Amino acid sequence: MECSHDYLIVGGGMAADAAAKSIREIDAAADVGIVGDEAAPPYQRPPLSKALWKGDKSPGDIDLDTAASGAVVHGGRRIVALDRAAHLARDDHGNSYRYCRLLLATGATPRRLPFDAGERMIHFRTLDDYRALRRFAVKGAHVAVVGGGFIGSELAASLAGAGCKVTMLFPGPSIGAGRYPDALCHFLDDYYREHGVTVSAGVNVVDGKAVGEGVELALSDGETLRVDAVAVGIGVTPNAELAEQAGLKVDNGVVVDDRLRSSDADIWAAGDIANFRNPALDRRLRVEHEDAAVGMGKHAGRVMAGIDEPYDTLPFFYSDLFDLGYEAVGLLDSHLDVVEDWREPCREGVVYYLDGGRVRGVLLWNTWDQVDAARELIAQAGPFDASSLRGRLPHST
Ligand SMILES: Cc1cc2nc3c(=O)[nH]c(=O)nc-3n(C[C@H](O)[C@H](O)[C@H](O)COP(=O)(O)OP(=O)(O)OC[C@H]3O[C@@H](n4cnc5c(N)ncnc54)[C@H](O)[C@@H]3O)c2cc1C
Repeated sequence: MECSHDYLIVGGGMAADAAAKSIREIDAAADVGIVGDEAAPPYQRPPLSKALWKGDKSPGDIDLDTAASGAVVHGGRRIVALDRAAHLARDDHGNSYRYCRLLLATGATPRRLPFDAGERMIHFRTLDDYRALRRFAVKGAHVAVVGGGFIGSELAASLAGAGCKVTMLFPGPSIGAGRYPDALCHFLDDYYREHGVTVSAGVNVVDGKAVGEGVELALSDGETLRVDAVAVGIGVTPNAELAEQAGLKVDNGVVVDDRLRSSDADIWAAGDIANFRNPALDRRLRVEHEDAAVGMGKHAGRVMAGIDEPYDTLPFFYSDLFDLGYEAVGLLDSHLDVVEDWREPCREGVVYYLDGGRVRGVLLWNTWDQVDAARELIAQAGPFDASSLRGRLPHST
């Protein structure tokens, strides 16, 4: 098959959906095609590790309804080659797609453990991964969660909430280490333990194999752990191979300008894959969070459809851990100067991350509706110190 689209979007995720909808908002007659390699049409990814487990949402609720915008979704197809000179993309089924303007929104792929332990070890990212994990993570099942970052800590909380016996394994000293202040990290370790999770910090998974109806993991402390399933969340890498093969500028993702345009004038990039410059932080970022995916997707769509404006948003991110939750903006790096402003220690408050007196990041812990205020603070020149920051962002009541 050969078809052609005015706008072709490669990757069928959240950035792709947002871009398609914003193009069609500006130009209702625009011919937009999306090629995505997942069987499911574009859907919200964050509920996979939270709301679907709590029963707040079902898989049918997370569909983004992209086709309703008028975009044509070519699902279950992977673009494997890009001929920039011919403005042509080819998929793994032998189909070709001509385009005038192209958006790369290929997202990211989970990092893998260096061994195969069969279908009960799931590197968690997609709706299919959720379905696979759900099959094994029944009430009473023992699930090992590898990783103590965003995905690992969310999944561990959700699996414990679903009645699984959960063991968290990660090499760092505590949950959130390197990101949160020490006291908050220790609080989280205790909080998870109180909720029945075995927190094994400082432990690497070095090997593993499928055994009967389970998985046996070999750990760096010499122990062996037999579990019913393993959920792995050890970070992701951007899906930039296509861009690389096509000769676009790639450096920790596809390098884009302030219009989210790549080194090719007819190709844009958005979401987890895009390496963009943020003016408030005066540095390049690649952000693996929903607000960046949706905001950049939307923005890229607008620019592609002819609205010439810079993307200067500092994306925020959020997470839910049992009944704790937060929103955060900028750099959460505990190596920066950290100012803690707790209304109730480790339960509700604000953590500021400073570099040379400038606020570079803000963690809004169980503190809501302050994202824009945090962004403004990050944009200011300062200098700030602890006394000028404490009480600055109103705590929620
Ligand atoms: C379990 C989970 C929970 C999350 N929770 C949160 C949260 O609480 N808060 C938050 O801020 N963020 C969260 N995120 C992050 C957020 O979901 C991502 O940042 C966002 O989905 C990125 O969107 P994207 O469109 O850039 O990429 P993706 O959503 O990864 O979509 C890219 C799509 O393109 C496809 N694709 C890749 N290459 C090709 C190709 N060559 N041809 C065709 N298709 C291709 C991929 O298979 C995928 O379907 C979570 C992520 C996960 C996995």
